[in-house]
Amino acid sequence: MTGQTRLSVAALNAFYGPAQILFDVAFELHPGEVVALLGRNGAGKSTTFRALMGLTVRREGEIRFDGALITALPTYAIARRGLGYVPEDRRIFRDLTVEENLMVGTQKTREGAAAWTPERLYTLFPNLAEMRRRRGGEMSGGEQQMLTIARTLMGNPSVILLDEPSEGLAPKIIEQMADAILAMKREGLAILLSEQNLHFARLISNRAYILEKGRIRFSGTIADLDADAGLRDQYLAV
Ligand SMILES: Nc1ncnc2c1ncn2[C@@H]1O[C@H](COP(=O)(O)OP(=O)(O)OP(=O)(O)O)[C@@H](O)[C@H]1O
Repeated sequence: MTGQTRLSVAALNAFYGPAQILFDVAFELHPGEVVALLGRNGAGKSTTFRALMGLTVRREGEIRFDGALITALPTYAIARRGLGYVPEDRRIFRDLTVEENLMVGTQKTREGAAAWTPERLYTLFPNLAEMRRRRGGEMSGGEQQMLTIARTLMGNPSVILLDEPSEGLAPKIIEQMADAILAMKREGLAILLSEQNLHFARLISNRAYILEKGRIRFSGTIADLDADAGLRDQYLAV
């Protein structure tokens, strides 16, 4: 465990082949904090997450997790240190039940991080409890999204990256998602989530960064953003 900063990123550049996608990206995430990474389609949010996890994209810069430099580590080693990642596409096992999907995510417990079991997760995601014997392929998109997050928690991360968790969800499921994220926060997890607009982020986030064309354009509180219509119009989807 840690000082005050769980994740700190400085001078992060990322490239697909010759194309540079991220330019000097910098941000911080503290224990028990929900931070939104906002930006329009194509701004570089998913690329930021992939760069943090060491996936697909070539990156340079400084990524520190609990103070240790992880920029050169392979993805599995980064995940094992407690950085959980939920990509945009829901990667559940369609032929396995909810409970079996959760068991697949099991990792050993980690000092200083919550140790999750299916039973504890069901208190966070009551709708999953009701369908624990249902196969993944027979769930709605929103339910699959919840299951993907729950399965990532089975790895006992201390930080979780959520790529557009509210995308395509019905309003009722969005509320459940917000409740689940707030419950994760109460457990002490630090959460970085990407979003295209403020509606969902506002429900749960302490702070936000805005990314545009691969650069951070704003850093501040949700209240700061609410007070600045010009900034929202310039950089966010309505
Ligand atoms: N595999 C790839 N190869 C080349 N360019 C890519 C690749 N993936 C993404 N890009 C480009 O990188 C830029 C950032 O994309 P990214 O997916 O990170 O944006 P985003 O903010 O997450 O938006 P979205 O909401 O669409 O996922 C875009 O210009 C995109 O076209």
